[in-house]
Amino acid sequence: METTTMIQVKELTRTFKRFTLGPLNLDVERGIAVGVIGANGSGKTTLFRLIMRLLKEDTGNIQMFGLTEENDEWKGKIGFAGGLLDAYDFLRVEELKNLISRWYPAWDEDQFLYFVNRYKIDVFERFGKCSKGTKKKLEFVFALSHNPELLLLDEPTAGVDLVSQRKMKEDLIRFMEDGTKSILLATHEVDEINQLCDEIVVLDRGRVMHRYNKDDIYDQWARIWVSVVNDDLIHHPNVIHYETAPPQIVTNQVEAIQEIVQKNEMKIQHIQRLSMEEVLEYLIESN
Ligand SMILES: Nc1ncnc2c1ncn2[C@@H]1O[C@H](COP(=O)(O)OP(=O)(O)OP(=O)(O)O)[C@@H](O)[C@H]1O
Repeated sequence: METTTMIQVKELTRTFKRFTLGPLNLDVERGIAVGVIGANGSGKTTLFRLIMRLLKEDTGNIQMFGLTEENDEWKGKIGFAGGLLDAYDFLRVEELKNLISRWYPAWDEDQFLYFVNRYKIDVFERFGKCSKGTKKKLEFVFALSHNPELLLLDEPTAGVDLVSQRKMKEDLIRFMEDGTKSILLATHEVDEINQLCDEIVVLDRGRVMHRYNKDDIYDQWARIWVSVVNDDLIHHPNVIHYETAPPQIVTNQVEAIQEIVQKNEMKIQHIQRLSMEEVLEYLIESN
């Protein structure tokens, strides 16, 4: 039977002179799209490079598709877009395609041609001469053109024009459609979280601080105006933020707050669900 865990990261650490990633644990299950968010420098790219074995960990381990460490079949099952092609600046896009397609037994030439047409990419241009956005689109196209089971995308739409961004999101939704594939996506884009991700992992200073199901965020995160903000609310673990004038709190667990309010014989004046943008700001800022 096919394994249900695509990526299993255990107690991973990697230290640079001025930054330590981990110890970090992270699972990505089959059929799930996981968004990784975090402030600049929180370790997203470092994590992706460790998963791709472009960097060596100091401690811990990473298991891909349930395979043993010696078995490198996982490489063919992953589509990676993370700024790796710059070493090939001297090649024309078509030459680069010829090279990359040889790495992947499941390369799909028709798919590639469909994508270069869809994203209006000139295959005779030298990779080094392509614009920043075109390079991003090309990495994305290469990643998708060999029928991967898992996409590892590091800010795939950064610098990409709006029309192409929309198309990339459509292509990713289509990629996830049959329920057997997964995505790990580092992003600063709220729309990508909203439209693509099932779960959100928040990185801060190299560690996973939170992991949320997106639907739980929609259900449970709210701003609540109350009759008074007392100590029970101020110190409550589910209160993320409070203000006293007018009295209001932001929570990640509406029911817990309703209980406290009832117990203290206070009143809820109004409840307003937060937008995903507000939630992500709180998640990144609160660390
Ligand atoms: N090869 C390296 N040598 C030394 N420090 C490094 C190296 N690679 C990354 N770092 C440091 O690791 C930290 C995390 O960087 P990383 O690029 O992983 O963050 P990020 O979350 O992807 O940031 P951004 O959102 O800006 O892309 C930074 O402080 C960076 O300077």
